[in-house]
Amino acid sequence: MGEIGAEDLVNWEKLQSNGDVSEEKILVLVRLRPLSEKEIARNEVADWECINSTTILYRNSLQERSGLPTAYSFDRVFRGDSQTREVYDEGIKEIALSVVDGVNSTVFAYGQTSSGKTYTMNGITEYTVTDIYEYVQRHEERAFVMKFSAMEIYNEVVRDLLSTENTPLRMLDDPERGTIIEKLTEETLRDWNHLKELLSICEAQRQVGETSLNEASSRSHQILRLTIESTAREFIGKGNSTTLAASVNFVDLAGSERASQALSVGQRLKEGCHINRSLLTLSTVIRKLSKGRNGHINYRDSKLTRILQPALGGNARTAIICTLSPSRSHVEQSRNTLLFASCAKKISTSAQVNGGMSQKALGKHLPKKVARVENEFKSTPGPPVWDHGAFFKKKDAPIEKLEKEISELKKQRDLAHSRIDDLLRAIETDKASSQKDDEIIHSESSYSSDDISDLSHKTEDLHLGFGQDTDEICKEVRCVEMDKSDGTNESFGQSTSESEESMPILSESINSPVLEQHALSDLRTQATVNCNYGELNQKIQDVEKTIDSLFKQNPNASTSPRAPSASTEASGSFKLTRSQSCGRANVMTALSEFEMSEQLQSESTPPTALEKNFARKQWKLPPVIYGTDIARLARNDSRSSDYSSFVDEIRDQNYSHEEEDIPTLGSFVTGLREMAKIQYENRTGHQIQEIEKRDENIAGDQMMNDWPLKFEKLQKSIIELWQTCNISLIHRTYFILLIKDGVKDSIYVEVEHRRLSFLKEIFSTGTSVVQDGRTLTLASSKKSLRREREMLSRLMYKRYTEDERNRIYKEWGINLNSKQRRLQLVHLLWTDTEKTDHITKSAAIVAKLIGFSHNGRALKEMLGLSFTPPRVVRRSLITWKKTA
Ligand SMILES: Nc1ncnc2c1ncn2[C@@H]1O[C@H](COP(=O)(O)OP(=O)(O)OP(=O)(O)O)[C@@H](O)[C@H]1O
Repeated sequence: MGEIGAEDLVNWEKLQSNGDVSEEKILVLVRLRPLSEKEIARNEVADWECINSTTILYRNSLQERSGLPTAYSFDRVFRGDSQTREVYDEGIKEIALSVVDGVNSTVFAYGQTSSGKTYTMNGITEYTVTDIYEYVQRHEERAFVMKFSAMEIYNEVVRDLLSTENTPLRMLDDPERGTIIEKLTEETLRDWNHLKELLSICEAQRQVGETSLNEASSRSHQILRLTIESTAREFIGKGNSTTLAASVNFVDLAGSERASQALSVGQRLKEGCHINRSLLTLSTVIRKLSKGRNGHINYRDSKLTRILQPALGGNARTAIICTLSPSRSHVEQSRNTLLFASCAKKISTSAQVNGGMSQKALGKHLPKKVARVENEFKSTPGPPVWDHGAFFKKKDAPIEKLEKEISELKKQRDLAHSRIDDLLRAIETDKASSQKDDEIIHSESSYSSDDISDLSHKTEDLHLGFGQDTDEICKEVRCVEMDKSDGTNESFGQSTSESEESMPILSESINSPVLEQHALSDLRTQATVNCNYGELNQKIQDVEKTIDSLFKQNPNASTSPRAPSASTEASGSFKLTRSQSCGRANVMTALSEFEMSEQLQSESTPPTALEKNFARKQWKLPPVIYGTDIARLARNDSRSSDYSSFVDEIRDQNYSHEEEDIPTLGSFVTGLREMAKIQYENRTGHQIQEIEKRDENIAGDQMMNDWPLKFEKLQKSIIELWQTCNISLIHRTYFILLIKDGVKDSIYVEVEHRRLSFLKEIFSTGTSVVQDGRTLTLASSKKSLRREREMLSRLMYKRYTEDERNRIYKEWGINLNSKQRRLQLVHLLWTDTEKTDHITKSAAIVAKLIGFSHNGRALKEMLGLSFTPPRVVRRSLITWKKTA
């Protein structure tokens, strides 16, 4: 037992040379064990060799051809014949004994089963405790209290190793102390012998199983914790005493080998899965931390990492001893251990003194701190008078920012929840209706094959997202493999581009101030890519914790939730960015927000706060009509051969759409379906119920009675809005000719109505809206419509004979001798929104001009214009009714 000099102990001042916290890398040691008797008996060969104090080499000649590295370097490597004392003295001691100076420390042993973890940790624990006792004896000027606790994580259940009760312990989050184990026994130590007694209790209690590799294999993760508090005796009872308090953890991990290699069956295999869950998470955490502390670290994914969070990149000094078997037969596991060690080597922790300071340290530290504060005051411009308002405003800023983050994250979580509900409900409805379909002669097929596959993809994504966890926990813990399985517990949103697309971006974010946009956009991206409930909740909790700590720093700050600041309300132009995957969800969510009233009589609803804000914001709309040509549609849409041939048919018609720049039917259909789909996807559970209720009613008399009136009202309104918003005549024509069946197409009718109401509002406030990359204003929409009319007028010669033209001119009251008769005609089309006859004739002329000949329902079905979930419907006779 060596004498401890002051120089041996880690002095906290050394850690604090640059302030209150010191960053240092995790200490990583590798220890080879000698070949065991059994291995020797099996004529196993030792392939690993420590060629110096820091490098270990793989000596197998076959290896040279494999291309894998043969040499690995660490802080220190120990040969098979080295003693545990050496391992302790040459690295571990300094870290472990930091605890007496109020600095947390943790020592891990990591390695495959039978590599020597327990053998090493037993020795390390004993040497540390002995040294601590010696230190205590030699420092009578301080009063020490030592407490000991011990726990085991077995099959992801935490057990108290000092208690004979086998009840699982709960883990709680304490804002000050982090994760704590509820009801964990903490014994105050009387002396060294008392500790020895407790250690032997732990050893007896620890789950020990038998695998083919190690007859006394530790099947659990064991954490022994020694907490030391010390106070200078001269200050005790004088009110100005400072107490140092810190813990040292000795962590003996379960074997990191794959369950199959240990020939585990039954209970052992189950253990393997759970052991690997903790180890897998530990590996993921280590790997992520090794790349820097950016982004989310999934500490909460396992009990082990949750408990050891401070030791992994937090407030602790940490050492990891990686133990290796030298045997050739274990080379794969040994390599994995070394890869884990390599990752760990890159991690830094930020240790700091807990509780108080030693007198010596206090003497050094105070003048520095005073000087720093003085400098801060000197460098702060402004009046010498203390500005409380400014001070608290400055203090409040980060709190407000974090609160916004919380609210943003909560919304994302709720939205994700609602989306899952929506999808599941849609699938249920789909299933139920499919069963009924066979019995109903004229029932309508509702989902296009596209929609069904879309939904089932999403369902798979969901299952993948949530089921992944179960699969992942059984994977072998391998640092290298982590790169592939990085998606552990990641959201279904990440699984496919499909689901990325479907992840709605929060429209609420439009209320956020411009200054917050960068942060919010990061959050938004994170949420889209990484979002799952666990992570969102974790993030929320993390941010809440940070707020708590900020409040602690600033006790005067109000703890009540803050109302949005005036600046938030008055935020200037907010441009929703449109990524390839999220753009339309972005827009449609905004539309959903706009339609605060689900009822169709939205025009009579008082404007919402959001609506009132239109004037200050710039909006985007999805590509409703423009931009997609038939060829592109055919390329992108693999729905059915019927559909493709139909597209070809349209394309092959005599009329050249490209030539006249006519928005194609394909683009119309795509836009409409896209909007309807998003609209449906964005409905909340309540809204779905409404639809379902309505769907049920469709089959009954009530619906037959109610819907025509509603439909008529909507129809009238849409026609007026088309005119008000200068909507393309071609769009109006396609819509009115295709969307005839009011019941079946209700969603399209509703979507169109809302879109137009939205546009009207936008235009009336002089605001612009971005649609398909183009900025739309009232003026630009007028201009587009004028151009379209000119284009249509040119087509009059092509589509009609002279006789036909003259007949039309007469019918529309145009003097046959007047100039620009064609232009006169097209300027009359679709203008009288009150007269159905006018509308019908206008649609007929435009259809002829653009070469659109339709055959009603068959055409719609070919186009897949059936969006709403399968329903039992009677064939409806409702069509666009006369409004005059
Ligand atoms: N450095 C060493 N020198 C001599 N013997 C060793 C050494 N390391 C381990 N051993 C022996 O190897 C055997 C396995 O060691 P140990 O139980 O510590 O492995 P382990 O890694 O803790 O295994 P498990 O994960 O299964 O608990 C024990 O009999 C132990 O005495």
